[in-house]
Amino acid sequence: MKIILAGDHAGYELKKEIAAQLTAMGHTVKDAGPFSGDSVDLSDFVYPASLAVAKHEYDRGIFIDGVGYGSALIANRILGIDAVVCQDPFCAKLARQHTNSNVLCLGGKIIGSAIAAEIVKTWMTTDPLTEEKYLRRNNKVKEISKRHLRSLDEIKF
Ligand SMILES: O=C(CO)[C@H](O)[C@H](O)COP(=O)(O)O
Repeated sequence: MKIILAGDHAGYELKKEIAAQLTAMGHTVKDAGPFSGDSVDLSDFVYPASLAVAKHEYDRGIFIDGVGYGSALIANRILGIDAVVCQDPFCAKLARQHTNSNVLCLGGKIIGSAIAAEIVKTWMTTDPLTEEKYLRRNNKVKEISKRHLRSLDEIKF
């Protein structure tokens, strides 16, 4: 898969580790920054990376900041992005099985390398369940997004 990574200074070290893990798993990885641990504004990196996923330039995104929530808040403002914050592999499994998320957000300040690696492995290798109830629920979320979020075609960049 083609994966885009982004985040801020607080996720910089963990992002490097995840890039190496994904490459070792055989994925094509684009690191959209930041490229140092200097203090930055998260949206400068996560917003363009989210757009790239929404435009299908990448299959999925993995965004790493201090706690993960900031990345998810930004990414979920864009139609076509379903971003989740995961702090353990069980959450990562359900975030794919039940929610079919296409963006994973992690917190470099709150999870260590080993747990992060397990989360990424689980999230990357788990497929959505096709049970009717999950499809129905996800379609309802899609309808809400369509009602409230603008399509990328309508936005002037
Ligand atoms: O976790 C975050 C967002 O979810 C950010 O990484 C965090 O807010 C950055 O804060 P600071 O500039 O104080 O390191």
